[in-house]
Amino acid sequence: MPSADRAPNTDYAIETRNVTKTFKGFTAVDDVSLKVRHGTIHALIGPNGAGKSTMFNLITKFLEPTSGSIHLDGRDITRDKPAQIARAGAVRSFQISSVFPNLTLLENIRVALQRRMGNSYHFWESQARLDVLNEDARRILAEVGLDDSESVLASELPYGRKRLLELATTLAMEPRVMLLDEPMAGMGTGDVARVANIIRKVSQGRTVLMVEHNLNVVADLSDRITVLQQGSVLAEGTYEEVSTNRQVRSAYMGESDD
Ligand SMILES: Nc1ncnc2c1ncn2[C@@H]1O[C@H](COP(=O)(O)OP(=O)(O)OP(=O)(O)O)[C@@H](O)[C@H]1O
Repeated sequence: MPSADRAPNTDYAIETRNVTKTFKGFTAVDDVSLKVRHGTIHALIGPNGAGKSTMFNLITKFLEPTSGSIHLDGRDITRDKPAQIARAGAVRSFQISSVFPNLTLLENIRVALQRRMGNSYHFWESQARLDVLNEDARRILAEVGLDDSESVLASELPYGRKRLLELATTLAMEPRVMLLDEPMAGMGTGDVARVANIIRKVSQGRTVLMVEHNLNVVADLSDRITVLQQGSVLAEGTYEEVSTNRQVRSAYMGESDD
């Protein structure tokens, strides 16, 4: 029997309990207990080297913790593989590109939809079945505002729209939990605003955990923010709370206590 404090806690879509990750004796993540509530947008921020990427890779199962445990909807996923948590509804997007440059946008989404169904492409699929995919694919392209370009090759998209296509392939997996790795990396101001609006829209009814350097985006989108510093949690709260926290200001924003 699990003890009461180890019992599944289904208030949280994602929960890490005392997670530590060391690399050859160097502690990149140190005893982090992170709780991401269902239906919220939660951001992980912190200065360079704070352990954000390591934490994100632990949660998305690209790394295994040295100690501690990781839970998805209260279920222990510490030893799961990335594909297992994706099937359980937690899908990672961005930075690891899931876009095929030589396919059209519609074809890219169709591939993602077939992946969700556990199929690879079969040329003998009935036309009716593929038409169903087209309908779903068009709906998903419309969600991210790419429905005007369904016949365009992915390689021909400008950068910001390519990121939207990545988001669309993630949506095709019908995620309950979206794990976004620096969604605004490398984007100009116009694209940032557009992608932020779309993330807000598609987050409805879902949980989002994102690592993001752009603090305006973090302020704009996040319900809750965890600030990491040197592998540990320095502060947690709303943007208002963490941005006025003296320790955060001195550690993260490079300001003195004065
Ligand atoms: N595979 C690894 N082997 C050794 N050290 C690592 C490894 N991965 C990360 N680290 C170290 O762990 C620390 C945390 O790195 P991490 O990339 O998680 O930080 P971060 O907050 O994402 O930083 P940034 O904002 O610069 O991306 C750093 O000091 C980094 O050098």
